[in-house]
Amino acid sequence: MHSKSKNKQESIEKKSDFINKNIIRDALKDSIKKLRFKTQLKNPVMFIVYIGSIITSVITLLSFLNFTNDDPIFTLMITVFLWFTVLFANFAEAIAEGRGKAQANSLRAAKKDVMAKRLNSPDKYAEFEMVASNNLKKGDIVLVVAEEQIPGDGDVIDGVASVDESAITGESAPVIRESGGDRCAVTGGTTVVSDYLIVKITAEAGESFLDKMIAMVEGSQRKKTPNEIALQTLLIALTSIFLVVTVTIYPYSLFAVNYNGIGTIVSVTSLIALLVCLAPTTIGALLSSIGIAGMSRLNVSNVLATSGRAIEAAGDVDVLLLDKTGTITFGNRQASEFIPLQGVDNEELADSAQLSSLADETPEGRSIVILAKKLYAIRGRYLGPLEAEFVPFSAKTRMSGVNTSKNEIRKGAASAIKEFVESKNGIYPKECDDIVSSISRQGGTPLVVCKDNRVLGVIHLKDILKSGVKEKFNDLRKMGIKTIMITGDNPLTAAAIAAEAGVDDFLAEATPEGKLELINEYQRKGHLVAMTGDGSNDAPALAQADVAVAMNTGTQAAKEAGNMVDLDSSPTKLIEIVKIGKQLLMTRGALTTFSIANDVAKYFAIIPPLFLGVYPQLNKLNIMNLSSPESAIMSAVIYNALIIIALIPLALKGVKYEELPASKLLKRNILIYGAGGLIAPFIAIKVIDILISFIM
Ligand SMILES: Nc1ncnc2c1ncn2[C@@H]1O[C@H](COP(=O)(O)OP(=O)(O)OP(=O)(O)O)[C@@H](O)[C@H]1O
Ligand SMILES: [K+]
Ligand SMILES: [Mg+2]
Repeated sequence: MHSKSKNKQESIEKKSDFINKNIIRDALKDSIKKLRFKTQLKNPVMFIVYIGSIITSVITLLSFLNFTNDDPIFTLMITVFLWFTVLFANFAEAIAEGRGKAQANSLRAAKKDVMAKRLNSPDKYAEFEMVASNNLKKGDIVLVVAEEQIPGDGDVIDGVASVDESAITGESAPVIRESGGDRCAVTGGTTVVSDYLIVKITAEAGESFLDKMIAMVEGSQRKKTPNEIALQTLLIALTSIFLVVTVTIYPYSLFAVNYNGIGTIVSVTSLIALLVCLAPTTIGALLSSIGIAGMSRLNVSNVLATSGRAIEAAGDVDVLLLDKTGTITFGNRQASEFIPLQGVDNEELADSAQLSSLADETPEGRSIVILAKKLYAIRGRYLGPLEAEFVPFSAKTRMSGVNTSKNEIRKGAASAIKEFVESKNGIYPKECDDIVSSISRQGGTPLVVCKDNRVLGVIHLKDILKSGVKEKFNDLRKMGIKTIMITGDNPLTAAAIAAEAGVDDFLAEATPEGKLELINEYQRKGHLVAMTGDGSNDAPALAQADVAVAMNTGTQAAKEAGNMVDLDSSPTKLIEIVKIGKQLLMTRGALTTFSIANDVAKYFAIIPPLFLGVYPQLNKLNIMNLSSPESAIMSAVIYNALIIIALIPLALKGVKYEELPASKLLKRNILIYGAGGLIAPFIAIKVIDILISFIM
């Protein structure tokens, strides 16, 4: 236990130690690569700066060759800092991506090609051929024995084994993988530690979970979220207004100078400088890195998100639906006891329970076969297809069983068996209800067994709650999030587990459709709903939830339906996800406020020197009293570039998060970053101006 938690700690430390020399070096290289026209076009605000830099570069060249009247040194300085502005924005994005790339590299190391044992027929384990893992096709069946790496993603169709998934989860304690239930999914790149597994491959090479993980952490599949697009549209609108304003200044100053017969025409370089300073370049430069960094922080918490939109939605979630079995509990419900009704022989119950479970491939079913064997030495028999017809378990019928030539045997949820018995004119005894209630009140799952229309008794299935959930659900409550447990189990069991786990509410006897309907209902009432689940019966609900966290221990169906996978399979991981979501939204808001508030100072710094040549009386506005018009414009441009670099750490780490109501947080952030955005540039531009006049 001790070494396990230590190991985990180490892996987290390794992951969060993200800004190392290599990442910075790669980011510097990438900043140059990102100068490509096509890349720049993706960020319209920065694209304006890019075009401006190209124009002033040409003017600089012409001024040095004496083709224009521009001051070559001034033009050169502006040009250099405009290019720095573009490069700094590139760097911000590159360094945010760098963390993901580093994580992706360590994942790639886990993705070795191995030789797989492909079976010719699913039940002849001795006959196989060796095939390279990247030549495996969907539907291939492979045998994986102890100490071998699982060659691809798949579902276990036979066997039980412990699997080391540390390559993916960073968690060194092995997990159980077995056929049938909600824990049948295995991931390529993980290693079987003991026993063997027969795995049916479900993903072709190149489309595996590990491949998807790599693509995700690398950010190569990152799409802009609707929120980002909305903000970017606003930034483009602002930039367009400033563009129109600056463009009209030129003919205006031309006219004024001609009319008055004195003064100097505003230079194109100065106008470009003005435009760049007024455009929201700070947030424009940092917008994508804020999003990428949010995604990375999520990865550090061992959560993989397929959608940036889901992370943002997490910031506003107010209802969390949790599946019980496999999410709040560990989900390996094991038969612990057979309780016969009065007048029923112990062995008859155990025998029927076992018969009904022979073909039941769920962990519950297998545990029943084993318990019967253990208690009464009833050997598992082989029933051929002619003698018996198996009725597999489904979450909808809540029953499973077998029809033999003599009897119809069923086991399942009490309500389902009651219906079954009564449909055959049998009587469902009160005594059975009492046993069912007593098991349920202990948080166990009762399975009632019947032979035709006669109830024989009850099987007690036991499950264990994951540790530490109660305190964590308390934290969720403090964050204003309502927790609701949903389960296919009966109301009494549900109530017992709900009380033990400390959720706010629960829904019992939920079918897959029932889970989906509950989410729909909350969404219709205007709530933003998160769902955490692991089973195939959770998939429809996961597909509908705004934030859908699938347990890594869960089925392929659940993982595909969700928009996040929690590698730690923790029911309370949503706490961290919500924090990261809120922080992402706050950081974006704070930096937008800061960026726009900055304009006031830049206005005072640039407008007076710009028009001094035309209207000397404008000098009254020169409250900053900068040393010369050129120095004023230069200082503003330099500040505008440097502020991007200065804010990169904030964009990556996110603004400080505290558990305050959203409106309070918003107010506080607007105050801090709005006021900061007003004052900071006045001071910084003045200091830069003093330095420039000192040097020149
Ligand atoms: N193998 C089985 N054979 C017969 N009945 C079963 C079997 N497994 C479960 N049941 C019954 O069916 C009910 C519904 O099962 P289902 O898997 O849909 O939900 P669950 O696992 O109990 O809860 P959750 O939705 O929280 O995972 C169970 O509560 C149990 O009564
Ligand atoms: K700007
Ligand atoms: Mg479940």
